Amino acid sequence: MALAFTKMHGLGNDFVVLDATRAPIALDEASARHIADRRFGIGCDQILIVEPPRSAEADFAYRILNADGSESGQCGNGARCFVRYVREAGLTDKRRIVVDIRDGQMTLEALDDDTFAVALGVPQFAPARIPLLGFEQAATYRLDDVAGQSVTFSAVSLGNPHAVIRVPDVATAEVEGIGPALERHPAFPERVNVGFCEIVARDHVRLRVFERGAGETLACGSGAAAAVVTGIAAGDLDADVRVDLPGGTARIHWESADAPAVLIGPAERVFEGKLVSSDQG
Ligand SMILES: N[C@@H](CCC[C@H](N)C(=O)O)C(=O)O
Repeated sequence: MALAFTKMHGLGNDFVVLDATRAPIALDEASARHIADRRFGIGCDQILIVEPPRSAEADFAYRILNADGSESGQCGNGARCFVRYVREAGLTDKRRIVVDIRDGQMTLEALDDDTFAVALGVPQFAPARIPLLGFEQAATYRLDDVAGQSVTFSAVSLGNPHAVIRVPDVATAEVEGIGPALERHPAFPERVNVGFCEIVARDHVRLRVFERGAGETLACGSGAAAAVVTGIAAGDLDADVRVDLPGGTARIHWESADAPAVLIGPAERVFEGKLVSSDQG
């Protein structure tokens, strides 16, 4: 049977959005990989599934599958696309919506200037939410066997796990070498998203992210929040920060340790279609 979809992106982090509000959509890992395949399928970094709410307080449930078919608990750029999608598909006219995510709830908002705000949740520093084997909670961690070198990083969960490495220049960061090696390092039993962050000023960073299950993407919203909250926690950044990613600019606001990190940025609908092929490539 043909599968109707909408293609969207947030700063070039691209998504196939599926509407499962009327009938459930069951995707196994192989089907998800087929949809995400840029040659044999539609092509995307993540698949976003819009589902009916699981709790009384929520408007919808939001599920995220990476291009490799694995499930994640968070996707910030996807959450902005989620708001645009449900409003433009006529599923709600609310500007502020609450969504059930895998491990909790999140509030999303359509702003007046056609951007979207996502309250990603209160950052949980490792190892509170990220199993980081062999370490106590600390500001930074060091592993000596990542692609043949020592790597120092901060770690935080925004509903999904992130390691953030400070670099002097994102343009020359070893994203393709260190990214996959740290993503799959045995210290991270659930794997990890790896950010490479250059601090430009107290209110401005540059960032590249090697995403768990997707590789380097043009932008990662939860990764932007991870880079900023670890920078604020280290005393190097202010509460409002501009984050320049390869696909464009997002903003992160984080006021205090018990407040959610808020991501603000655009979301675009690109095209709609029907996937007719069940060929798994
Ligand atoms: N692109 C995302 C994050 C998507 C999930 C991530 N790869 C993971 O496995 O946790 C974002 O914008 O936050």
